[in-house]
Amino acid sequence: MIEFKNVSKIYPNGTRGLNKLNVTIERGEFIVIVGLSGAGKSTFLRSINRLHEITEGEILVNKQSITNAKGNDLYAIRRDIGMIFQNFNLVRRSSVMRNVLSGRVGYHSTLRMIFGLFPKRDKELAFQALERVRLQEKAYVRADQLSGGQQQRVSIARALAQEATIILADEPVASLDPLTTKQVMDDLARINQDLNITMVVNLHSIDLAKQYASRIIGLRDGEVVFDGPVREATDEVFQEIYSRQKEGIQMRVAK
Ligand SMILES: Nc1ncnc2c1ncn2[C@@H]1O[C@H](COP(=O)(O)OP(=O)(O)OP(=O)(O)O)[C@@H](O)[C@H]1O
Repeated sequence: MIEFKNVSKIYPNGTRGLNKLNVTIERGEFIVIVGLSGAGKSTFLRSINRLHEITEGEILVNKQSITNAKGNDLYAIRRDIGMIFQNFNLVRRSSVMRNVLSGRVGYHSTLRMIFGLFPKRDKELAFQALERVRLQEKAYVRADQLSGGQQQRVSIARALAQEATIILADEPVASLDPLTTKQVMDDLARINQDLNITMVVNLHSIDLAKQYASRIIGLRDGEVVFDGPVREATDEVFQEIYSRQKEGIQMRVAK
């Protein structure tokens, strides 16, 4: 569960990224965040795991304040949150297995990790994660030998090996072709269904948002202008989300 309580983010140069957001995301939802470029989608996503620090309000992850967490507490909350990036963020010269195992780093001492001493259970978890994205046969191939879609599925496996209960995906298919996009989105949907992992995904494509989301959140100028189940996200709603003028917006809220 993720709760935004009156959250604002102002960048050091004065740009307002988020403006007094109140949003609650329940376990197992498949949320797609949509909005124009600059609407605040990345800021929203990256505030959840504190890649960005918010300037006002509080964010709770599984009832714990990540905003106020320090040291080991922050570490523990972050272990619950996997992150998927547009550019995959793999160590390209390392094997697929090494990359997936890096999802386990947060569970062990630094010294142990320097020597790459992962316990047997970690290797089993990494294999299971690779099976879920159908890449077990690539375990010992170098990451940079894989296609873009396969690399993105490795990064999904890394989040699974991490045993995250929440996956944040920032434009996960922006650099992929349509067929590969479908494979990656299908993997995210299957993982959401099978493992009840909460998905929060930023997408530029309205079609994909409609196809995969259980709930859509529309951002504009750092504010929520639509929040509701996918069936209520009509063409008119998308026009509102993607219009540049503020006048005449009807705020719509879930449930
Ligand atoms: N590091 C930064 N410093 C200053 N302003 C920033 C910074 N990062 C983002 N912004 C601004 O904050 C606002 C929200 O940006 P954000 O990247 O969250 O939007 P976005 O919806 O993810 O856009 P895109 O779809 O282009 O990725 C924009 O006005 C952007 O210019």
